[in-house]
Amino acid sequence: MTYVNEFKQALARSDVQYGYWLALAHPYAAEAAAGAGYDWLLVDAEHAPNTVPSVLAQLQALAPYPGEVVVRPVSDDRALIKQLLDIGARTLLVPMVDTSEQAAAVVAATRYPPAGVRGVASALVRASRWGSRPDYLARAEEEICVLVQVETALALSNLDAIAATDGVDGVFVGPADLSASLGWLGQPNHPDVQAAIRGAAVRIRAAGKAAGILAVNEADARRYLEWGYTFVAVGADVMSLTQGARAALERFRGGS
Ligand SMILES: O=C(O)C(=O)C[C@H](O)[C@@H](O)CO
Repeated sequence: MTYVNEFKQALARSDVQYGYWLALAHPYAAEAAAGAGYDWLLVDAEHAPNTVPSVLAQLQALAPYPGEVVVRPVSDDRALIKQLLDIGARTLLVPMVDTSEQAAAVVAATRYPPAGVRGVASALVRASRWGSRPDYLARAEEEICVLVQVETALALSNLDAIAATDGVDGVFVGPADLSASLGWLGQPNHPDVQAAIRGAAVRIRAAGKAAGILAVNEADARRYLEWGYTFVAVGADVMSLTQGARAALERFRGGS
């Protein structure tokens, strides 16, 4: 098994990486989605009912499949980041990062001393395959990919410093939360929000980092790709399920 984080390398090359959001919080559903061939699969432990054990089960279910597993913790909590890295998550998308100081603390939580504050227990953890990878401690920083979410007005004002933070590999813009923070709750396509999203891509790319986003429909996804976003989630399991279920019934019952 290769331990090279090809997704992290692709982001550094500005290669477009198509993602899929996993919010059903179950390994069976995650594995069913994995066969589609996405470049990355987001295990959402912020807005989906995931726990460390359920994230582990999805990491194990997804391990045989191509595509990087990106885990989104509920917060930037340093102890939670330690647990997620120890169970084998190696690409994290950390929500609600508002300042460069917060971004630097997130990076530090992913790094062993002296560069960071991650606790060491490589003999006990899945990440090192319980010590069978003697190189894990030395290679962890290279293999781990740190993505942070900018999704408030404050974060937008600090975006250049956040993107410039050493160890941040990419910046993800959260349209739903950003629109709420900008005063347009539930209106991510409002012109003010769209202008902020467009400008954010320019600033993130100017810092030499990858820009990411979640698009809930094809038109949004194609527009964001044109604007320079390169890691773009173009679907979500919960949306595929609910929309597909409604569409199947309407084909027989009609648009009731
Ligand atoms: O703020 C956002 O948008 C995101 O961070 C993505 C959302 O969490 C996702 O659940 C879609 O609304």
